[in-house]
Amino acid sequence: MKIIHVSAECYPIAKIGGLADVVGALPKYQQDKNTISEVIMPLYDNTFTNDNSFETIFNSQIIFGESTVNYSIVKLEDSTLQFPVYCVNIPDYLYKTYVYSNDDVDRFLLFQIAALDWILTLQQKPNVIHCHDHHTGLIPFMLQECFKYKELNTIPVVTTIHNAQYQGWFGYDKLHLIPKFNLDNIGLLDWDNCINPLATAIKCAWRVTTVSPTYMEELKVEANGLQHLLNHESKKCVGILNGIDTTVWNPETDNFLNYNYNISNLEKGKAANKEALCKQFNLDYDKPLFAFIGRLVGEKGADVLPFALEKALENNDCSVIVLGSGFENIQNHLSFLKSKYEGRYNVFIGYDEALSHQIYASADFLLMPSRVEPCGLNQLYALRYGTIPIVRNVGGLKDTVKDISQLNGFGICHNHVSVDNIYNAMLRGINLFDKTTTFKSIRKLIMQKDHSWFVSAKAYKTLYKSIK
Ligand SMILES: Nc1ncnc2c1ncn2[C@@H]1O[C@H](COP(=O)(O)OP(=O)(O)O[C@H]2O[C@H](CO)[C@@H](O)[C@H](O)[C@H]2O)[C@@H](O)[C@H]1O
Repeated sequence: MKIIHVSAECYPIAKIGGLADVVGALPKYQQDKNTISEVIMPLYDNTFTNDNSFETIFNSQIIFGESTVNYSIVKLEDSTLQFPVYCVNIPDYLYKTYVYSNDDVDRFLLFQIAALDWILTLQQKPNVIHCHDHHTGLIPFMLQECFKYKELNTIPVVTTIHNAQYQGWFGYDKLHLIPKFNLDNIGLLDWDNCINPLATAIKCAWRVTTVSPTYMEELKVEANGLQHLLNHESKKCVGILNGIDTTVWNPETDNFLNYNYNISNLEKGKAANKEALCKQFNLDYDKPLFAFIGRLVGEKGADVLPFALEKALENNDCSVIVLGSGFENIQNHLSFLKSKYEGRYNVFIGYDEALSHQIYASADFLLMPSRVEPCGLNQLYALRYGTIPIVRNVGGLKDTVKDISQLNGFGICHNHVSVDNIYNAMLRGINLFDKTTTFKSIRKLIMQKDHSWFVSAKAYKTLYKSIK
């Protein structure tokens, strides 16, 4: 079986968030003697691209409205990723900005057309095309409806929704950019009087998946306007929980860490990492260390976070470290707290892969007060690094974290994204930190949780086979 994943991000080539982690890992775990799993993604101008070699394997052009756009398909020469990666190089569109920008409609339309034009020329066609998020949402439609892809319309196409908040909406003024199709079927593109790539994918994909079972159920109630559509298409929808790449995320071998550790020297390892991080960020090592890593947006509860942190720092002995970027007002609020709680609080505004690993290894607790969380990978990385997750009961967080009040519980769960709820959850954390024996035994327990990709990769394979 040959699978081609089509995605805007793939770790380590280009990563903005969790989408990259998934597309950078799932194909690796899908490979076996009967399966080849590949990725096609855009080529962006970034450090990875500049530091690596790519072989040009295909050149062509796309008639795009009034313009003719040249592009090439290049193949990553380095094989350490353990799966083939092809990139669409469109210098004037995709390459010029790193991942997302304000002309994404044109950029990702061209990406999708180029990917399909190239697939059309392949001798060994894929048995499944697996699309990720709205940037690739028109592929299921184009395969089914566009005249030039008729030869591909028997290839099953799966769409995975990593985040239904973003749908890629655009107006009918760009309709002419989509390759020719029977206009009687224009309704497949439409949702609420505009072209909605995510809605189109839900209508046209052979199967639709989300990244956790609970998120799939939540989407049927609230999906930023697509809930009725998801209910209507529910027979082809399924939630498959994400895994994590346990070779990249392994405290025993992680090159980003100051001190590598495993279950047998967990306390020593966490202490050494915490000490180094606290020194670097001027934090009190002796206090329980709470961390937040992620996009500073409402979806992640980041608007409420500074207020809850302030309450916790004001009333309790604790240390806090935040890593993220997003809305300016949230960034400013988080930065403002620095001078107020110097020596116990710090924030790094920006994106830093190495620092994220160091924080997972150093923190005692990881905060995820998300309003929406399709799966969430941070809590899974936290578990693997012996850091206790404090999460809101939502989406994939609900599927992966069990509260300490329950039998074999190992995390702290709260129900609302409110200052008091987050604050109370942090108090429970401080209380747990003081019960040293229980705290240590939970750390040991969580490090042994298996969230590797094996189970989920198998679930995707079963899904592909069911639609062949
Ligand atoms: N400032 C920063 N510096 C360094 N690293 C940072 C960072 N901000 C975030 N990260 C990293 O980005 C990733 C975030 O992954 P998540 O899955 O938690 O969220 P995201 O919303 O991006 O993904 C969406 O897709 C994924 C994948 O399906 C779903 O799990 C999730 O629920 C959904 O919202 C993690 O690897 C995290 O460490």
